[in-house]
Amino acid sequence: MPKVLISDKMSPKAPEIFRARGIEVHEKTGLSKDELAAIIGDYDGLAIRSSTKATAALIAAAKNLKVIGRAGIGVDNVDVPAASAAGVVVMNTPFGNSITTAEHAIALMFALARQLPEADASTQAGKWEKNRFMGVELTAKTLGLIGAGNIGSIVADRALGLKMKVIAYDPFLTPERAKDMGVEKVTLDDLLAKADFITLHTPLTDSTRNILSAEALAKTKKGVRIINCARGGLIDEAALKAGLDSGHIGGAALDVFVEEPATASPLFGTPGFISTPHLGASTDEAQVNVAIQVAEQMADFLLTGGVTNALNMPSLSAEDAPKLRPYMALAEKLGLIVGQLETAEIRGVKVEVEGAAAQLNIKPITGAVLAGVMRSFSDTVNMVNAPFLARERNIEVAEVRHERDTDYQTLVRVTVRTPEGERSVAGTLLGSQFPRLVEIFGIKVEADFSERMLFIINEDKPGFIGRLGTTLGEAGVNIGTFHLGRRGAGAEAILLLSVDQPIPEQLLWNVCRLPGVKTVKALKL
Ligand SMILES: NC(=O)c1ccc[n+]([C@@H]2O[C@H](COP(=O)([O-])OP(=O)(O)OC[C@H]3O[C@@H](n4cnc5c(N)ncnc54)[C@H](O)[C@@H]3O)[C@@H](O)[C@H]2O)c1
Ligand SMILES: O=C(O)CC[C@@H](O)C(=O)O
Repeated sequence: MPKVLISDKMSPKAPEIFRARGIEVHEKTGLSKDELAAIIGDYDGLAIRSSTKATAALIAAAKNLKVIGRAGIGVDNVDVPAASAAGVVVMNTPFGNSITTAEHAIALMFALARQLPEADASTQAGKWEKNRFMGVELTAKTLGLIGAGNIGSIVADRALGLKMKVIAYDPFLTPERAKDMGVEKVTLDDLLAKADFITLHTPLTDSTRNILSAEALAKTKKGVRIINCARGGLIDEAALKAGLDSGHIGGAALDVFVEEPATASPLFGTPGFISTPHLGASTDEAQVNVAIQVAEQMADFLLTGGVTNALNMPSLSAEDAPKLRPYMALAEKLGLIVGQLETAEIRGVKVEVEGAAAQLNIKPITGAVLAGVMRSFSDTVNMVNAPFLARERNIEVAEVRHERDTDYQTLVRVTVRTPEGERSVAGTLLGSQFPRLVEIFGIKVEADFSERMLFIINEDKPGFIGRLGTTLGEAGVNIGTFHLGRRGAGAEAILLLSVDQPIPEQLLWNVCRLPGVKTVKALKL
């Protein structure tokens, strides 16, 4: 039974779902990084929000971990490259808290426009300062969106309902999408010059870090009000403080900070400054949504292999996963065979599918091939980290889907390219389930796969099979199945044997010395 650890506060829906699906779940929140590292090795899944930091060190300690599920959008608290390298799938829930976060941005915009927190504090202090708090209307004001994805587009929709004019800076926003959203696509400089309110909705990346730098803030309209419900680090906090102090910036509301938890900040106490403690996603509705989604996604992955919303693996629905499983098993075996037989440096791997396999999602098939190919140089390779390992080793990967008639109900062909040339193996599924090898290095065979196999290339000469049988028999190795293929009578022949016992090194030498033998290799599948 897989085991999942929930290490951040999450709706009770998440543990309920894990238990209902037969997964053992433990909720342990507020652990120090050492406490977490000490227990993480017991778990197959880790479900988190934003407090847990899934660092490279934690991932290295997580020997059984298969999946990290982020109940939320941003995965900046997860070292995704380290997870990928370790073969751990990282999933998020990209839509569950978008409305809630957009509403928080709108709430902060209203709070800034009418100085609600200061007015509330003053009134509750018994001051009744009616003349101190003069606000501004939102109607007809220009809202500048930086980032017009899920959350930005919901903010735009709500702002248009408030009769604001919405302009957006997002290099990935197409003119058609901008038109559909009812917003004007502008450059960043345009936005800075025109917006009365600016709201940020981008991830924190190299291109967005300090997007509101001192220089950018200096280009804003006097009195601009700024809202950040996306990520700390998008605004230069010192420059923001200076802008508020000088009166150039009319107000700023931050839900997110460079350092979190933000228990001290030079911004605290600055007139016109409002803050919330990363509450963007904190509504009952959003937390139930993300908890349900993360638990369902992680359970699907751990129980069926289905992949949804993964950042480091192609999607695979829970319905498609069982259909693809026999193809992936075949693909991995073909990869294992070429990976073990190829001694030269692999520069490229081509995966071709035809027949029934061509109707399926090819990505998981390719992932399985790569995992098989690279198993010969990494024990920890799996479908998640195989594409990353391939990239690291400059192995070019190609996928080809053939829509042609085939002699087989389905065919998967794997070709590896080395400085010495190309070699390929191909396989099919018998009865849509049982993998069979049908071609190896251009020679037709008809072989099933087994855990231990002996591969031999020899000259097709009379008497060889008898001598081989005797050699194996003398070493106490029993032959399970025996498959033969050859280029032609008397030409190069291939033998694939499944054997019941491990093949000792000495036996390989003895076979190698038999007359006519060109290559001998023990294969582990
Ligand atoms: N405060 C919270 O609690 C909270 C809750 C949910 C999400 N978030 C954060 O909100 C942010 C936005 O989430 P989303 O779901 O809308 O993401 P999204 O991926 O749907 O949208 C992000 C948008 O930013 C745009 N973008 C990327 N680089 C840009 C750049 N250099 N300049 C301008 N635009 C750029 C993208 O094209 C995309 O349209 C994320 O950082 C997420 O982590 C915060
Ligand atoms: O979990 C939270 O409270 C914050 C979530 C938010 O930052 C996100 O990126 O989804």
